[in-house]
Amino acid sequence: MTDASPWRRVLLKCSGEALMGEGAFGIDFAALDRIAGDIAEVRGLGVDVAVVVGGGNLFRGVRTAAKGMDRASADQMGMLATVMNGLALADALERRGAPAVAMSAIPMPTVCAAYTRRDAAAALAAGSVVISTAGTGNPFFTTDTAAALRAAELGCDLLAKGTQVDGVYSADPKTDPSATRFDRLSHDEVIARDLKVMDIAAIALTRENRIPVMVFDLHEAGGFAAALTGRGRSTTITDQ
Ligand SMILES: Nc1ncnc2c1ncn2[C@@H]1O[C@H](COP(=O)(O)OP(=O)(O)O)[C@@H](O)[C@H]1O
Ligand SMILES: O=c1ccn([C@@H]2O[C@H](COP(=O)(O)OP(=O)(O)O)[C@@H](O)[C@H]2O)c(=O)[nH]1
Repeated sequence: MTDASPWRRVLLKCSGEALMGEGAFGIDFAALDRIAGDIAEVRGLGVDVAVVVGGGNLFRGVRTAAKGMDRASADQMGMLATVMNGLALADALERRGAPAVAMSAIPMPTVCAAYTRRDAAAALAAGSVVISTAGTGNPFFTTDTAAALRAAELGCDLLAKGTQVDGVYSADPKTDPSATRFDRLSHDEVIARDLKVMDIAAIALTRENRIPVMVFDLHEAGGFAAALTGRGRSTTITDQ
């Protein structure tokens, strides 16, 4: 618990697509810097921040597998894409004076630290932002599932999913303009209504470990701190 945030340790799922900014592909450095600033702002509130970064701005395994590539190989490429995003995010945080460390679930010792729970927990306790890359290290998973896994093993009291929409809707708001937004709903409701804002494996893991999930729009400057302190628009998935 901190003065302004009810959350003590938060896992931010940072969408890869948010790093594209207004672009159609890759990393937009203004967007990257702005997101780093939003993370540093939350760290400044005294909240421990771990980040799982996506890779959809660079590579999505499932899309490539659909075109005929072997799914496991395509997923490995997707995981490597998340390492690039994580290195960029750690660099952007460090440049603004916020200590950050990128760790990879696929060991690549000449590039960055290998992810271990012990090292990640120690870095968080020392005040660093920990950026967990390469997803779970396994194909056939997503970075949302990696986010749920890291949130559970690092003792986070919230998984904040920063994405392209400002909450969970009755249907995909990008394709159904009549979709309505929920302020709050349970893990079971998300699964029963098949609300595809997060994959079911990730929702099930957070349900099992009693971790609330907050879905908010990562494109809004200051939106992360606003969501955590109850000022911004978001949806909370919780069983409490
Ligand atoms: N019921 C829903 N409520 C909110 N968003 C939804 C829903 N169903 C599908 N979506 C879509 O899910 C997307 C977020 O999921 P995802 O593909 O994991 O994005 P990312 O990993 O880039 O954050 C949103 O951009 C939205 O278009
Ligand atoms: O544990 C994991 C996490 C990710 N991926 C691959 O990495 C890609 C990028 O992750 P994701 O699509 O979840 O990123 P985001 O949607 O957040 O940008 C995925 O499509 C998968 O191909 C994987 O194989 N295992």
